[in-house]
Amino acid sequence: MAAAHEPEVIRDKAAMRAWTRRRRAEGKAVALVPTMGYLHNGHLSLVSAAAAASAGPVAVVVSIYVNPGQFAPTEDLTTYPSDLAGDLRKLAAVFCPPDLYVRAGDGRPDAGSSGGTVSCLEQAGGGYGHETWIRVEQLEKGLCGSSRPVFFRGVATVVAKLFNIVDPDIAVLGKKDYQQWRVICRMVRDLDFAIEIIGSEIVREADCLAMSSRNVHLSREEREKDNNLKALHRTRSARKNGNPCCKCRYDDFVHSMALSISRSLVNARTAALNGNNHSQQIQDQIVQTLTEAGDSSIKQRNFRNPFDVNADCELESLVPLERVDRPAVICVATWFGKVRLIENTEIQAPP
Ligand SMILES: Nc1ncnc2c1ncn2[C@@H]1O[C@H](COP(=O)(O)OP(=O)(O)OP(=O)(O)O)[C@@H](O)[C@H]1O
Ligand SMILES: CC(C)(CO)[C@@H](O)C(=O)[O-]
Ligand code: BAL
Repeated sequence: MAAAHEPEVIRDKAAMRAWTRRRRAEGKAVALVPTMGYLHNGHLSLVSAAAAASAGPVAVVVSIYVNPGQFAPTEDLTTYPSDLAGDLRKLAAVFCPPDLYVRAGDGRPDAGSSGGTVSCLEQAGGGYGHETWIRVEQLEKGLCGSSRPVFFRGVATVVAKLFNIVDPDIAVLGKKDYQQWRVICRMVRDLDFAIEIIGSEIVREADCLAMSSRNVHLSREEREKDNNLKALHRTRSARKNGNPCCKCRYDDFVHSMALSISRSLVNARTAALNGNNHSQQIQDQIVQTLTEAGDSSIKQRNFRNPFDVNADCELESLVPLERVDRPAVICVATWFGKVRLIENTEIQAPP
């Protein structure tokens, strides 16, 4: 969806509040789509869902802010992709604040303000002006929370800040980030935000890979930086593992491994719907599909923390289930080099 005219670009909090007041005075509902930019069609589907979220007129604003509070110092804050000029061409109204935090470095060591938990905000030394964090205590623990220790407190906090600044009636989040969506729903319920949260379906590439800003790091250019890996790939016949994309193009190879995530989820879902509903078996099957996706020596080098498979979780609480005998979600996370990709599939009506 391209903007037909120059987008309204709002950079500071007071102007954002004034924008919302004006839209309300015009009789419109206000819908917020929070993002970190580098927009793709998955993001734009959230904008469409926001525009259609009410029977009456809706003013949609997309926030673009790469939030240092949700990245640990070991994570990819500094390499997170960005293209603000390109993003603005796709939108009608954008809130892109240069910073959302009070910065007041006081020279304290990097112990963080939350029991030693340190995000890039605190590590930068200027984050001590901010010391209030929201924790959705149980929901934030498993799945992505177990490998990204500050992620959900950072997400919940920045989304609460965005809610307080934008003051929307509606907010749309993608189900690709399934746990994030559930965490925000729970925060809204528990803290009495008067905001309707909409979870929007996963948008995929033609080949089924879930769209994600970080997919750009699966490109040939990025991969070719790792000459060793490329050489290794050239000298090994990954074709022997039945990899259809592998014709000595490293990017095809990694891409096909990435595709194995969605393939594994389709197979798992089919099995569960056919009554093969033991979580452990479903999980084993997913790991097998991912394992078969490529040459194991490349995979050992290319995958950190091999696979993070959670077959299956109860839909809202995300509590692990032994069997898919009630509505469930199967979640997978894998590392491709420095990129962590996540995917999931919901099973709303198991047999
Ligand atoms: N393929 C997709 N389908 C549906 N929603 C999506 C998709 N990709 C992202 N979103 C949603 O867009 C919102 C903003 O996400 P974000 O800006 O982090 O993009 P992203 O593509 O998820 O990036 P990342 O590579 O960091 O995971 C989130 O609510 C996210 O769930
Ligand atoms: C919700 C969010 C915008 C908070 O920074 C981010 O986690 C994202 O883009 O999914
Ligand atoms: N899409 C969620 C943002 C993140 O991974 O940091």
